[in-house]
Amino acid sequence: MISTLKISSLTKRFDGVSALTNVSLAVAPGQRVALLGHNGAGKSTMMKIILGLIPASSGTVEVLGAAPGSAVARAGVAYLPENAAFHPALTGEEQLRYYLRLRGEKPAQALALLDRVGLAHAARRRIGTYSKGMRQRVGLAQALIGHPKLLVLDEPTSGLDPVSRRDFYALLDGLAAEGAAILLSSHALTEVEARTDHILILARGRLVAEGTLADLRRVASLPVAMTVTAHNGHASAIAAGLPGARIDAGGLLHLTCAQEDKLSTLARIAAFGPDVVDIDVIPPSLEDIYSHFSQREGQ
Ligand SMILES: Nc1ncnc2c1ncn2[C@@H]1O[C@H](COP(=O)(O)OP(=O)(O)OP(=O)(O)O)[C@@H](O)[C@H]1O
Repeated sequence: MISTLKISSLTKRFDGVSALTNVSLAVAPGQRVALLGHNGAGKSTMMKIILGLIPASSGTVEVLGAAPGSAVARAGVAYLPENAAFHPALTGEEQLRYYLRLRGEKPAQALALLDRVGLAHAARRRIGTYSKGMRQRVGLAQALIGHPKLLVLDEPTSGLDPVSRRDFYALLDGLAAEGAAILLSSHALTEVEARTDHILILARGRLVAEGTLADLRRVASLPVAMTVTAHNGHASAIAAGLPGARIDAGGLLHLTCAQEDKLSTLARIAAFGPDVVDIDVIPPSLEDIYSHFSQREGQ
């Protein structure tokens, strides 16, 4: 399959500062990719190069098989900055009609686009009266003009309330199902964990981890946590049989084991038979995995 985005050995230096070093990756149609990294890791720099706003120092970037910033790439790529700014005196509908005209599309699509992002009810209100989440939705509606094949979204959900975030990701899911590739940066790891297919971790301009959450879990090989609920009065006996187990104030047992010991540990717990009421297995979260890879790079 042809990649929507292909980056090979990308390096970017700003007088003495290495913002990106030897980064290679590919994004396929329909893929939802999260770009993670500390402040200054190089996320915005990568996005600016993909958009054709700044040149690479070396390496190659292909957007829809074309050079970033070329007519083909510009026609197929949409960008949503973290804080999309609009003229406060325009209504949502006027704003979208203006951008539709600029992109050679029919202005009459404005209301349908606003409806798609849940803003039809406010289409005729001035943007100056919109909340931050509503402005973010105007930005997304604007990004949807012309059915882009690649959406580049810079921290798109920062400042949105939980329901707006959920709606926002549901909309992205729909776009991905239609074949659009999505590259989004975020510091909200819990939502990224649930709503993206592929994760990229940048640290000091280097791509230090890449893959699905399951891939990253395997590579990081972090311990798995378990909690065991024992029948009244049996917690101490069970804890004594499980090395490293501790009992909390509520009587719940906590223990950790290496990934490869997960099944044997479960078998040992199950051997306590009816003395065990319940077991919860808690795999490492994306936050744990992200800390692991970032700390390894001294961040
Ligand atoms: N125009 C520039 N001139 C000089 N250095 C720059 C320029 N733009 C970015 N940098 C540097 O490149 C590095 C990467 O910055 P970048 O903005 O890409 O990080 P980021 O991951 O987007 O961070 P954040 O999460 O804070 O937005 C930083 O060290 C930054 O200071």
